[in-house]
Amino acid sequence: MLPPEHVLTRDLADWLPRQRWFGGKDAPIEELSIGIATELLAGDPGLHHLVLDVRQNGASDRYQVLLGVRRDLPDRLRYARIGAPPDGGAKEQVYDAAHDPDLTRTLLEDLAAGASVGPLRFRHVPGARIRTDLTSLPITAEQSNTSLLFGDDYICKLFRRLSDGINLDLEVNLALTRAGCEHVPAVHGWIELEEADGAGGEPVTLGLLSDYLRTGADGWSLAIASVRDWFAHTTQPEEDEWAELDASAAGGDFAAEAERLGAATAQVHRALADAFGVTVVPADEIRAMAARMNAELTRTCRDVPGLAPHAKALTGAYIDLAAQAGPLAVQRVHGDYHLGQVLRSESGWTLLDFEGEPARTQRERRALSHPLRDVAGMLRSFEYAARFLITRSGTVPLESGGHLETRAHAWAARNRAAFCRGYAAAGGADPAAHAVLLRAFEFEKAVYEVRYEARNRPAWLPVPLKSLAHLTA
Ligand SMILES: Nc1ncnc2c1ncn2[C@@H]1O[C@H](COP(=O)(O)OP(=O)(O)O)[C@@H](O)[C@H]1O
Ligand SMILES: O=P(O)(O)O[C@H]1O[C@H](CO)[C@@H](O[C@H]2O[C@H](CO)[C@@H](O)[C@H](O)[C@H]2O)[C@H](O)[C@H]1O
Repeated sequence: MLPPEHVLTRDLADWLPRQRWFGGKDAPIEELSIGIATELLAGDPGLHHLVLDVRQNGASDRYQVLLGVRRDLPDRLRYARIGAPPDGGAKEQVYDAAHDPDLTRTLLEDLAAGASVGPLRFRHVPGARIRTDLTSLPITAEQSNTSLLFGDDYICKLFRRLSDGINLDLEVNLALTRAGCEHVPAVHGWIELEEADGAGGEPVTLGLLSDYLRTGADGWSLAIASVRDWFAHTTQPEEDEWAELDASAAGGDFAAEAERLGAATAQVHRALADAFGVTVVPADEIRAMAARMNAELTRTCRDVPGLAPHAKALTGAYIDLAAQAGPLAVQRVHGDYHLGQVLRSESGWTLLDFEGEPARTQRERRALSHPLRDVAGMLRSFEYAARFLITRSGTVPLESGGHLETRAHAWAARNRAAFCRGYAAAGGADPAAHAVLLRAFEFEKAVYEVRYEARNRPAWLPVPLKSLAHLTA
C-alpha cells in the first residue's frame, strides 16, 4: 500500500532535487503532486508508476518515477530510499525502484507481452523476441535520465523529465533502425503513456529498450585516455619547441578514431536527411538565428559574469554570420552532440541520445538545424577533453599548467582537424568551407555550456571558460 499522498509528496519533493537527472535544480519546488499513479505489481514488494507534476517558477514539468514499496527495505536498497524511514514498524517504505531488479523485471515481461496496464502501453517492434530472464543494473554514469542494463542484451532508458508526445530519442532511433542505419543501437521496444489530453492525442514516451553494445567504450573515456597519454609523453621539448608540438607523437593518438567518428557522423546526417527530409530556409531566418544567439549570450553574461570578457568576440562571430547570411538547407540533427554521446565498439562508432540539449524547450530541440551544429558540438567536446585534466582533475601539477595548455591545444587541433576531414570525406558539408557558420555554432554551444555548467556542475565552469579564452584570443 502507498503511504498517504501528503506524506509521499512531501518525501518526493525532498528527494527529487537531489537526483542528478532532476532538471530544475536552480529553483525551489513550489508544488508537487502525483498526476497519474499506476500499479504495475501488487504485493510486497509492490511497484507503482508515478507521473509527478512539479511546479517551479510558475511553470509545470512532469517527471517519471518508478516507486518501489516494501515493508522491510533490505540494506542493498537503503541508498535508494525516498523520504524518511518509518517511525513505527507498520508503515511501508518507498524507494526508487529503478535500483531493484526484483521489480524492474516486470518492465521486460510487459514489453515482451505487449501489455497494457492502465494508461501505460508496452510496445515492441514487430518480430522482436524480448528475453525476460535478465537482471537489471542501473548505469551509474552522470545522466539526464536513468538507464538500466538488462544482462548483456538490452539497455532500457527511462526518461525522467517527460515531454509531450513521442520522445525525440525514440522517434529518431526507430526511424534510423528501420532505415538500417548501422550507427545507432537497434530499438526493440518502448513504453508509452496514453492520455486523453496528450499533445495532438500522441502518447507520451516513457522508456526505450535498445540493443546494449557491451563492448562499447564511450568517446569521452577514450579521448581522456589519449590526452592523459599525450600529457605523460616522456620527451620534454626544449622551451622554444613547445609551439611546434606534434600530437601524433603520443602512443594513445586519437586522430584515426576522430576521423572515423567524423565519417560516422556524416553518414548519420545523411540517414536523418533521408528519413525526415531537408528544408531550405531563407537568409532572414539565419539573421534571426544570429540575433537569438546574441540574445542568449547577453542573458548568460548576466547570470554568469565570468563569460563577459569573451562577449565582444562572440558577438563579432554572430555579426559575421548575419552579414554573410544566405539560404541554408536544414534538417533533423543530433542536437547535443559530444564525446559522451558516442560509443566505439568492434563494429565502429555508434551515436546515442538524440534528445537534444536537456536545458532547451521541446520546441527548440525539435527545430531543424544545419548539420554543422553537431560538428561544432563535437569540436567543443575535443576542447573539453583536451583541457579537462588541466582544469578539473587536480591530478596535474599546477606549475606545469602553462606547458600543458600548449599540449592541450595541440591535441584539440589535431583531433578537430581529423574529425572534420572524416566528416567531409564521407559526404558531409565541408567544415572548412563554412568557417563563419561553424564558428558561430561553436560559440553558441560554448555559451550553452557555460550556463549548463554554472547550473549543474559549477566545478566544471572553468573548462568552457578556459577554452573560450583560447578560442577568442
Ligand atoms: N545502446 C547502448 N549500449 C551501451 N551503452 C549505452 C547504450 N546507450 C547508452 N549507453 C551508455 O549510457 C550512457 C548514457 O546514455 P544516454 O543515452 O546519453 O543517456 P542520457 O540521456 O541520460 O544522458 C552513455 O554515455 C553510454 O555510456
Ligand atoms: O549528455 P547529456 O544529454 O546529459 O548532455 C548534457 O550534459 C553533458 C555533460 O554530461 C554536457 O556536455 C559537456 O560536458 C562534456 C564532458 O562531460 C563535454 O564532452 C561536452 O562537450 C560538453 O558540452 C552537455 O553539454 C549537456 O547538454
